[in-house]
Amino acid sequence: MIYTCTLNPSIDYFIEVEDFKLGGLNRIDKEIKVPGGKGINVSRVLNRFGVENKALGFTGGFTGQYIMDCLTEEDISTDFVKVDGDSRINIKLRSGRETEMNGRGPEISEHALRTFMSKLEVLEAGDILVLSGSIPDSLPKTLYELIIKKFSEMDIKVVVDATGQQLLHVLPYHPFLIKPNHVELGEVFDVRIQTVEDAIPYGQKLVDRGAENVIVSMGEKGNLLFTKMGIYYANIPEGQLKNSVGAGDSVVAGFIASYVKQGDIVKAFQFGATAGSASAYAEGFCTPETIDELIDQVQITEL
Ligand SMILES: Nc1ncnc2c1ncn2[C@@H]1O[C@H](COP(=O)(O)OP(=O)(O)O)[C@@H](O)[C@H]1O
Ligand SMILES: O=P(O)(O)OC[C@H]1O[C@](O)(COP(=O)(O)O)[C@@H](O)[C@@H]1O
Repeated sequence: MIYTCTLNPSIDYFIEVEDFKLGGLNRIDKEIKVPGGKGINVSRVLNRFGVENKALGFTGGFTGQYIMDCLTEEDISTDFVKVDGDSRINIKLRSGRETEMNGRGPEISEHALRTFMSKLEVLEAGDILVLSGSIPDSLPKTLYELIIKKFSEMDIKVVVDATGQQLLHVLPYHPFLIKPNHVELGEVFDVRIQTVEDAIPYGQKLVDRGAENVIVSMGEKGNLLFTKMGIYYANIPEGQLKNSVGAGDSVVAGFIASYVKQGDIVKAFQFGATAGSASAYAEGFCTPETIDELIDQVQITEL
């Protein structure tokens, strides 16, 4: 079974304003609300590929109910812990460029955390656990590290999509996959990464420190995969950017969906990289059809 954890789910509120004026009254041209948060996005994309999974985490209030209702409507299995406050609303503003404003999210009590941890007890050998997204302020900053440590003696593959120290601290426990984007990779090592060449030594360091597979996503510059076997580059297929929110989560989901079906890391990388662009070229997320259309254009080169 695959479990995704979203500690701080959101409603992603996409708004489009033709000519956004800071400090002025702006009328919204187009708006749409979707359930969001990194683990939830992974679950939604996995579901489109018919890969069974369960979404875990914390939801609360009317926003939390909306998130749960949307996931139920999509037939996604969930087991969220209810909290008192409202799940956050993250604003995704499009006005020529994309601007994101992510909320803080509700307070999570110690009791709610204990309930969440008890839900993880069902994991068994062969499962995949996806820990994705920011950790709310009210939870220990070390939570991902504690969870991966807990499962380190079991045959459970843990995927971590986190930033900064949270990412560095899980490395000794050999995460199956981590996926920083190039900016996040730069932040980890306090350097500026702009090109594929810039990224190579730092992606390699993450493998040297314990990660099994590292995908460094670089937006329109493509993706890099680092493994003990080698370093690979995936180019970007032709297309028109529509919305890059969730593109990174699609890379993670595509990688997992392909890996569980075929067990081949490089093919999974190609599929994940294609899923990222297929989502970036769509208003919503990639589908098996949009990936089919693009995958032959995504070449994998060993560097
Ligand atoms: N403008 C774009 N054109 C084509 N593909 C894109 C674009 N933006 C993102 N992608 C695809 O989605 C992947 C993840 O996007 P990225 O922005 O790097 O991650 P994140 O969403 O985590 O910040 C990219 O590596 C690429 O495969
Ligand atoms: O937990 P964080 O880091 O605040 O991120 C949450 C946001 O990231 C997203 O999951 C999108 O992530 P990506 O663009 O990296 O794939 C949104 O749905 C959500 O609003």
